[in-house]
Amino acid sequence: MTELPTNKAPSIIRRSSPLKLIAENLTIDRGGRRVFQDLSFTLESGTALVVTGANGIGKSSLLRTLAGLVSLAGGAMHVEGGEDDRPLAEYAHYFGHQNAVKPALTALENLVFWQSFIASVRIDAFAGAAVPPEEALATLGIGHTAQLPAGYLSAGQTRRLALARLLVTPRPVWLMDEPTSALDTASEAQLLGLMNDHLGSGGMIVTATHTELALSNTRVLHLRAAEPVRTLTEELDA
Ligand SMILES: Nc1ncnc2c1ncn2[C@@H]1O[C@H](COP(=O)(O)OP(=O)(O)OP(=O)(O)O)[C@@H](O)[C@H]1O
Repeated sequence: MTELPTNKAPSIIRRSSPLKLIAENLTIDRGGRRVFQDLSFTLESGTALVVTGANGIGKSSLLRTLAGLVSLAGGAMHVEGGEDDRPLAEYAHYFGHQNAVKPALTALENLVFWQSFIASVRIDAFAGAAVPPEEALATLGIGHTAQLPAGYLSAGQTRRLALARLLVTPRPVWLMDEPTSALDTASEAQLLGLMNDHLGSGGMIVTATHTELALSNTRVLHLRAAEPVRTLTEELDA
């Protein structure tokens, strides 16, 4: 059996004040081409920002930028109410197209690894608590796969295992790229429940999606190309 790290990642502990994600004049280039520029928004605790727009417009690029995986060409982003010197990425879980699941480890070992590797964020304004790995698997309906190599899981089960990662380490910002992909109707409803619970705990969600998500407290950021320079216009609907 593969040895897993046993040391717990340190938690970020912070004073009690309202949480807010602030993005100011974000400008992103990819492959030498401007994807968008001067995109600004704020997101309060308990709110989801649903990012919509045509294929290739920049939804995934925005999420990857917020996650710290793509460098900013301009602008700034931070979490207000957190530690001033902590980048947004350290408050966030990135749930992207890839599942970040190691096939040779069991489902449980994958979760135990992630829980030890990613630091929790403990802030009074965010009530999210760490769910034990076995419980997280059961919550996602894949408790019976705990001792199976993750490579044996179906596409939907693997997606659920990736989702369980968000439960074992509480972080207030969930960045979710097409979170319902590969999920059946029941799993999709369960995912919505988890997302709404996260918002109810004072968390925030930024999600790119082509499907309607019945989230409790939602704003919409619709990205579209503008002429003559290819920029994106934001439309924030309360
Ligand atoms: N690694 C990369 N190198 C160069 N260009 C890239 C890279 N990743 C994305 N792009 C380009 O950036 C633009 C935005 O892509 P992005 O994946 O963010 O769009 P999207 O809105 O998420 O699209 P979709 O709805 O199809 O998932 C596209 O023109 C794409 O080709």
